[in-house]
Amino acid sequence: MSQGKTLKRLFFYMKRQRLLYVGLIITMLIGVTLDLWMAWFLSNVANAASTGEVEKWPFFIIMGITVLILLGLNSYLDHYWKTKVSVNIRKDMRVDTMEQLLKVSVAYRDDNHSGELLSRITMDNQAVGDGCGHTLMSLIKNPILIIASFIYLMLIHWQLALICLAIGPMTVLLGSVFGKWMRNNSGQLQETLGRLSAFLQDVLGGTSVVKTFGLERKLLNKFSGQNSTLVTLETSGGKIQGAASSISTVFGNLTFLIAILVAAFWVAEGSLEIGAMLAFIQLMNYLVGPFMQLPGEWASFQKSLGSADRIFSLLDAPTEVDTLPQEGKANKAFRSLNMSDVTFEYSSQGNPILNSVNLQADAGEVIAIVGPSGGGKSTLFRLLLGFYPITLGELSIDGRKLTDMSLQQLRGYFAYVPQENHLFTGTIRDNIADGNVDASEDEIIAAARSANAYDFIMQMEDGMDTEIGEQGIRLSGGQKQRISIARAILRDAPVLLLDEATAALDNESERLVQDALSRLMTGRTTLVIAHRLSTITHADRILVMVNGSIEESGSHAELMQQGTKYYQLYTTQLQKEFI
Ligand SMILES: Nc1ncnc2c1ncn2[C@@H]1O[C@H](COP(=O)(O)OP(=O)(O)OP(=O)(O)O)[C@@H](O)[C@H]1O
Repeated sequence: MSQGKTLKRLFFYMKRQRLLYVGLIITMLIGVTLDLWMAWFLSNVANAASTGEVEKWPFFIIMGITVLILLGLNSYLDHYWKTKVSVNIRKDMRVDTMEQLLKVSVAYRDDNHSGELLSRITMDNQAVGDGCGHTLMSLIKNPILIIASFIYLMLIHWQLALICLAIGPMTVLLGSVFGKWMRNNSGQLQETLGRLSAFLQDVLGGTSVVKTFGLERKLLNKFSGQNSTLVTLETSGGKIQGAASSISTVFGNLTFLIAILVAAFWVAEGSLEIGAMLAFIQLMNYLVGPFMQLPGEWASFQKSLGSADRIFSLLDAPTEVDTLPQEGKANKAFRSLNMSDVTFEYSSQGNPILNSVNLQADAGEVIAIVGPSGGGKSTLFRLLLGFYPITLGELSIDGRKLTDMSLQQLRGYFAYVPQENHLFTGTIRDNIADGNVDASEDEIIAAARSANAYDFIMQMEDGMDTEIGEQGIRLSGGQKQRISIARAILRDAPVLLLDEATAALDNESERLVQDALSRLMTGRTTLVIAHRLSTITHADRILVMVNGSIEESGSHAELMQQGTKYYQLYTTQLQKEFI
């Protein structure tokens, strides 16, 4: 994104803080005036001292105290408001970024690591806030202080003033060259930080695998590699900032020394008052100092623009909805679901994953989908849930085409129990209540009972208020599944999508989960992906899915009699279970 565009979009956030910015402009102007007053004060006190005008001292003292109080108050407000501007802009941007993260399509999430996206809402957000507060105000204040000091200097001694101004062109040059380098460097730096945070998230999320497979050293080496890249970039950033600051310091001080030597010469000659020279020295600080700071501040502002770019590119990502849906309420009625000639391919794959799939599910039916791994069973569920747009063909529910309803309406038909039960950090109650935000305590308890979860919940010290840890880490696999089922029961949607995952459980746990699932399926239309074929022999219909096509369809008895694909799958599995 061009710098102008980035600034324009940033301005949208800054506009909301206009009152604070007006306050900051006032504190800035008061600050500049007080700085100039200091030079005037120095000059007058020095002249009064050299001419022995002692009677002026009470006036100087009262004036000095008044200005000090004003200075203190002004500096407090200035600092507080700058921080408030940064905090408010960060807050607004964080909300927008979070909203966008909730709106982006599943396909976008497939292509972007969550750790990397996370870094935009944390590190980039921080950098943008800093840029719009302290850095931006310094970038506005310093040129004003430079101009004001220069005018004052001209009034005192115009030849000296012109000597001081020699630093100007050099600063502008430094700012443009180093600013560009800094922006590039900071863009690369933030990207590397994003990758690092993605890597860390992977490692922390897979602690047990890391430890079991002894991956610690390998991961540390990998981390060290990425860390070195980060160090190289940070060091280059330091070099750029250091070079900008050193060149401007040398030139600034050179200008300062020349001007002082010339001024002192004129004082010695008698053509300049000592008071004027003191005022001059003070003013030069205000002129040369800001000139020296400008390149560094410009570079730091460029860094914030780099971060803003990364945030805006996320805000521009394709979304699946324009506005966030209301809390997911389930639909009550359902008659039938129809998929006709549905073909689908993931954008990252060149070939179709589903080929002309036809599926009809009527109210109350239990349909099992079986087949070899990678055949497209889960993909079929993802399409039903509207996670990806169908490439070819049509999906309709109760006679309404998918294209004629919102994603919220579509998803309102389903309760989904995925293979990996995702639970949120929080209490058991909160997690079950995610199924229906309006559920009463009695309804939550009834759902927990129905899911065979109530007894184990009550055995825990804090019962429903038990904190389950990150992704339910403090629960067993079977317990997590039953909480997940309780959540689905509470949702009370007419169609159940079940990605069966009981294989990993022991017999007792599996019995409890199967029992809970049977209750959940009662009175609902169920599509179940079955990995253990013995669990779905009673299904109304079994579909055998191979390489994205439904190759067989019928009841268990029919398919066994047919003696082809399903028969082979079933008998092979049975033999394995026996062995
Ligand atoms: N997000 C994705 N992006 C690209 N390709 C994907 C994605 N998800 C799955 N695939 C590919 O689609 C194919 C079907 O995957 P899918 O998960 O639907 O299979 P499945 O039948 O459910 O397998 P399993 O029984 O092992 O769970 C696989 O080849 C997989 O590599």
